[in-house]
Amino acid sequence: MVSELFPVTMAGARTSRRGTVLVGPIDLTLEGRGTCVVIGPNGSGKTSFLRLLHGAARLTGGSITWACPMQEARRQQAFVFQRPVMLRRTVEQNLIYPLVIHGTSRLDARARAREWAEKVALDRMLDRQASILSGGEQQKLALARALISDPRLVFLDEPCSSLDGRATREIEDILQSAKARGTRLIMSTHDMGQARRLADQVVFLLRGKVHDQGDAPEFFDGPSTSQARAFLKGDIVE
Ligand SMILES: Nc1ncnc2c1ncn2[C@@H]1O[C@H](COP(=O)(O)OP(=O)(O)OP(=O)(O)O)[C@@H](O)[C@H]1O
Repeated sequence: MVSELFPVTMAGARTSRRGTVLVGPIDLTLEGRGTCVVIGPNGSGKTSFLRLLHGAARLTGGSITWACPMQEARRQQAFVFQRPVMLRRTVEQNLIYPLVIHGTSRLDARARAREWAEKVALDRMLDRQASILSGGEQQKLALARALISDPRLVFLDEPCSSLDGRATREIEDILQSAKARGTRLIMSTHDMGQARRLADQVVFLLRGKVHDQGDAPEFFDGPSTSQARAFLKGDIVE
């Protein structure tokens, strides 16, 4: 039986490095449904926010409280980086790896790898070295590798930042299917078109703090702060 992760509450949460606060203090509660898109100017703290919530950046103040114990919460999460990190192995071995280390038999893992390769249209590349895939194919593989263990929550840090329109659409389709299956997604993007297409909730960061937030339709129709309005218009916000 899998424990419920959400809601998660950040209370005065922050992460610092050598005395400089990278993000925080943050007070925010996130419920367990849909896609939460984190936006904000360069350097506003989007990556640090995702890493802090995931537990990859050290909590140096405040608290982050999941509905279940922290260790259990971590087990139900995956993180997809801006630039996919591939094992120096084949596509199939990259997919099998997360399953086998969590105790799935090799036979079952191979069957699931085939199933997921098909879902992300990499089924004809199972024997290829992951390192020679194109950027879009690598990102699809990274997504499949994150989703194959059926995590309750996936963090994505600018997953389409270096991809063209077609690859971006393929990634977005995979994300929409994951959401439809009940996976909670928390992702950063600098692409406001993508934010509008995918977001159910929006968190707008400015100088390491949550400056504005809300449900996507209301946020995009009329954000409550002048900086968020300016940012959505494409003005320079610092
Ligand atoms: N390891 C680090 N050491 C010191 N400072 C860091 C470190 N990582 C991030 N920072 C600083 O923390 C701030 C937030 O960075 P972060 O990468 O989280 O922002 P971002 O919104 O994701 O930026 P971008 O849109 O440019 O990717 C920036 O000022 C950055 O220079």
